[in-house]
Amino acid sequence: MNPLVAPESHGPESLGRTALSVNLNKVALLRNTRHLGIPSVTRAATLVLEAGADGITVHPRPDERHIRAHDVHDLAALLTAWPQVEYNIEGNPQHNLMDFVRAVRPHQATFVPDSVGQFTSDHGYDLKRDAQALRPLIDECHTLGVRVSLFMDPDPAAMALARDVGADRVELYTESYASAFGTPREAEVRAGFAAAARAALAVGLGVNAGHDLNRDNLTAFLREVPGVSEVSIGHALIADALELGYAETIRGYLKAIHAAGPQR
Ligand SMILES: CC(=O)[C@@H](O)[C@H](O)COP(=O)(O)O
Ligand SMILES: NCC(=O)COP(=O)(O)O
Repeated sequence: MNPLVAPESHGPESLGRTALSVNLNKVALLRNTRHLGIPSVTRAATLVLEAGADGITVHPRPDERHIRAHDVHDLAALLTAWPQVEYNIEGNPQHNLMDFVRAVRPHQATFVPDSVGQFTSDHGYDLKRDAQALRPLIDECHTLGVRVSLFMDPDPAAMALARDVGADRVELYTESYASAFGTPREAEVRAGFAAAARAALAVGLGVNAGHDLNRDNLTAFLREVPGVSEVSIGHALIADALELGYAETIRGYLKAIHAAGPQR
């Protein structure tokens, strides 16, 4: 029995704006450099949720360099007290992700084609190659009541393939936008993301986005890229929280989302 509530009850349809899911990997990374349990991942989750974040994301990598197996379970237990909050677990379903999905049944599983030991996520799926392997795993998630989002490069032509393999959403991999932000290439790169989002929406997929998004680049992205249901943000947000604290940081990111106006 899934202790977490049905995924249909989450999302921008009820919020009227893009949801902010906070990735807590980097809290765990700092914690893991001592055996003292600080900073606490569950305490961080509580503080960002009290400040208004809409979801929690973790990416338990096989080497447990940051999020460890017990964090995934501790957060699931914590979130039973936050029924309106979405729990999103990222990872490679051909490595360790499915064990977590089966045990915890998060609201959303984001499939990411990372290798074991990868420095950080740096590309989306090649569905011409990977669709056959992913299909039964996506079907299993659906049987468990878990929404599936596929980590994808912003290639409009690939969105129909994501729909055909059974995904519910795509997460657009935004590093190329973040690195172009503030350069002459910014507008062109962002327009490419808008085209990919339109293609996804046109075939009935939901659209998430993430990687290297931050308080500065977020508003312009959400103004131009249509229909973004959720952004998951970790590295920059936790870095901001080191300076500002969790509450002020979350307020800043929510302000950046609101400044983009309602999602359409
Ligand atoms: C899937 C994704 O976009 C990643 O951004 C990820 O969750 C970050 O992983 P690290 O925190 O290990 O760099
Ligand atoms: N899915 C992206 C994510 O969870 C966080 O990425 P980042 O903000 O740490 O780059």
